[in-house]
Amino acid sequence: MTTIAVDTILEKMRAETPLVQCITNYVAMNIAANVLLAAGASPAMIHAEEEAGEFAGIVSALTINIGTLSPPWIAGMKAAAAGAKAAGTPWVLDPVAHFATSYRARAAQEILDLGPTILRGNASEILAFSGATSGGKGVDAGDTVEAAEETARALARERKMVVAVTGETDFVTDGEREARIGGGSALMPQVTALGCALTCLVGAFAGAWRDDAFEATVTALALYGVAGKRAHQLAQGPGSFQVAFLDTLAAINPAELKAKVEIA
Ligand SMILES: Nc1ncnc2c1ncn2[C@@H]1O[C@H](COP(=O)(O)OP(=O)(O)OP(=O)(O)O)[C@@H](O)[C@H]1O
Ligand SMILES: Cc1ncsc1CCO
Ligand SMILES: [Mg+2]
Repeated sequence: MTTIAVDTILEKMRAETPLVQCITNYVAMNIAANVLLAAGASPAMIHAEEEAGEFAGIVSALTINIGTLSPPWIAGMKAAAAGAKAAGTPWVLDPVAHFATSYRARAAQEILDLGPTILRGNASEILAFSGATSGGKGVDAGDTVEAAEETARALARERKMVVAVTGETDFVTDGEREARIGGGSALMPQVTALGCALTCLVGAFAGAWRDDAFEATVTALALYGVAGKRAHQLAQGPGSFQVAFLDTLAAINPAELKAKVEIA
């Protein structure tokens, strides 16, 4: 494992306050915007086909999440991905439950074929790209991160992108480098859309740390891991966890992130 300067990368992200275009689902919109604001980025939820491509030309990063799909959303996603590509802007794909229906699978495949910089999903979502039957139950993971590692490596190599598999211990690879990030809380999968919000946060770091999407992704996961662990100590259950998590994301400074990060 190479040493990653997570403190410097967090500092750069906060100094830039990157504008992130988040095309995310109805469930995630509010929590994702709040996660970005708390962490130090600037969210904009802009998805209509008529403007998504143009807007993608002026943002620091774009994130696309297929959680609550319908045809107009897919058109907006494709327009935005094309806009990001034309502008050389990094973009992240979150293929929520893409294995669940053929409509969703086709949409995820078509957007994946547009060449995201980073793919971020839970273990079942990443594993399902291998063609293996995943244990996912709708949007919730039913597989271990470990089970999806080989698929993540293969995808990263074939498509020259960074792949992040999240869960109890996250796994990130660009096909050559690999990192495992601990921390977090068992309460996190009990709060809806924290993974979707993480996808937007990965975008924020990728937008601010342009030269190395692998390092940017690891830093986003590191911040989530440290904040989740600290928020767990303050929470009484999923409801108070969400509040504590936002407060903690805002409170963590670069030195604390560096001191507490669990990277292997
Ligand atoms: N069992 C766990 N223990 C500790 N941390 C966890 C656990 N599960 C998830 N996390 C944390 O939550 C983050 C989001 O991961 P997760 O895989 O749950 O996303 P997701 O399934 O896409 O979520 P959603 O679909 O609800 O948005 C992880 O990066 C990790 O920090
Ligand atoms: C619950 C839910 N349903 C579609 S997207 C979403 C948010 C978590 O992925
Ligand atoms: Mg998800």
